[in-house]
Amino acid sequence: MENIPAVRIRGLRKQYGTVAAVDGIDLDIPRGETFALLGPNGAGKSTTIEILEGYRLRSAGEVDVLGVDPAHGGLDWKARIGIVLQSGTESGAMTVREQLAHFAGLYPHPRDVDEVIAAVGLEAKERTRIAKLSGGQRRRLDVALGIIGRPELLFLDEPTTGFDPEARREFWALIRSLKREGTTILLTTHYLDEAEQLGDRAGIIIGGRLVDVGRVHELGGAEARVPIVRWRDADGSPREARTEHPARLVASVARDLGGEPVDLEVIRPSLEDIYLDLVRAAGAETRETEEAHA
Ligand SMILES: Nc1ncnc2c1ncn2[C@@H]1O[C@H](COP(=O)(O)OP(=O)(O)OP(=O)(O)O)[C@@H](O)[C@H]1O
Repeated sequence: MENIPAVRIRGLRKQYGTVAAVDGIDLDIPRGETFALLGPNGAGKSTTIEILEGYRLRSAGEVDVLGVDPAHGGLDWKARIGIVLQSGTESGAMTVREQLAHFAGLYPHPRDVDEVIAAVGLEAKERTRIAKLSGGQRRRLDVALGIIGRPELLFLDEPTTGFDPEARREFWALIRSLKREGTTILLTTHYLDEAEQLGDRAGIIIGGRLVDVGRVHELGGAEARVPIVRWRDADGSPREARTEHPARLVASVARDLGGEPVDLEVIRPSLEDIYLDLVRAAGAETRETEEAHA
């Protein structure tokens, strides 16, 4: 049982009319892992997650979530997963505390309501009606509702959208503590630093396909991480070179120029640079294929 992944996806497809929103995804997420799903708007992240949550039916492929096909997941199974949807659905007249206490009552082994309120930093708002919360506070409540049932597997669809920087850092600390408890987490985010901070592995989905999967610090391959050196030649023209030995290159450029190179920069591509390169490359490939078929 321990060796069975929390999530197993084979040949997953979802077709909306002529649009293939998910176009053949294979993925395993081992228990205890935090996996970040990255990709541009409309890439198929939410569709994939919603199929895993049992909210959408797939067109083809096999899906197994905590040993169950989500298309047939019963109440027992639902109690083992936690869901934070892209846009929160909770609103209305209940207070934060009432809403959490209500949901806690629906689960067999809920977390303590006070603990959860503190974990998401809503202590000052626990007696406030949900309709009166700010956008970021409501998002914190969404996260609180996602974890109140002590899920084995937590789905977080763009969880920190609308959070201020401090709240994001508090949220990251909360996720790390859930990780330490062994919770498996599947996260979508447009914040590459969030993926770097939280993800053990990440996948990049573009046009419904997973174009890269790997440890966060290895995405794009070693080549994509080679440092870039930029400077200006004696005539002012911009120069750029990629090298594993930037210090050596800078020394030789300085020697050739007979002094300090103008506008010298040594850049290590960030996850964001690597991600943007992959998205651009996939876009160019799609255009070429479309042109070839036109
Ligand atoms: N109910 C639907 N009916 C028809 N098309 C849909 C439906 N839901 C999503 N799509 C289409 O499927 C594709 C994938 O959408 P999805 O919401 O999964 O993307 P996403 O990666 O989550 O994007 P975002 O980053 O903007 O949230 C898009 O082209 C979208 O327009």
